[in-house]
Amino acid sequence: MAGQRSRREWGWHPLTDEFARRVVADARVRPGELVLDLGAGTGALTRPLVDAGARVLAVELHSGRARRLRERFADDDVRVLEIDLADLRLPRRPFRVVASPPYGITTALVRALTVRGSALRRADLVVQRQAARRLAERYARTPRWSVTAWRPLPRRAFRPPPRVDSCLLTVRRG
Ligand SMILES: C[S@@+](CC[C@H](N)C(=O)[O-])C[C@H]1O[C@@H](n2cnc3c(N)ncnc32)[C@H](O)[C@@H]1O
Repeated sequence: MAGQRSRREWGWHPLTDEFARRVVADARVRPGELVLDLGAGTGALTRPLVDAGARVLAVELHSGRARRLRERFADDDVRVLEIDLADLRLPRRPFRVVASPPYGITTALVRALTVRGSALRRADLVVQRQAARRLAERYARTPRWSVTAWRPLPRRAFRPPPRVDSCLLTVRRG
């Protein structure tokens, strides 16, 4: 049951505000863009996305974090969905993703975002560096998408610091 999952299973390594701002700046979000924050936690990335003028769809399964998101962004253009990412129906209109999702679902998430017919314009994901390299190699053979593992993120970008190395993975249309 979701409520009985351990801290490790919940993948709770929030970004610090400083690094969350850097990730959003690197993503070059424009005002009015629809941006999905997948595994939004308590809003480390949501905050700078709102500040950049994005319309945000924040998805978070943990009920306490989802409640905190609703309270924190009650006056902003933020819709909070308290659901499992596995059950998310992607928007039909063009959308972007800027997210630090649970590392365990990175591959499935990228696959879901890049299915044929997806309206994804660009995804900027904080992921484990090894997974990023694997995905970049795999997608090198797919002309429809360009997948780049780039900016490394130090472990101090997260609180608590994870045991693995992380980087930004950017998915764009090829
Ligand atoms: C690595 S944390 C990142 C939190 C936030 N984005 C940040 O950067 O501080 C991942 C988040 O995903 C949430 N999460 C884990 N599994 C999920 C799932 N299956 N569906 C939706 N959210 C999930 C966790 O509760 C956690 O808040």
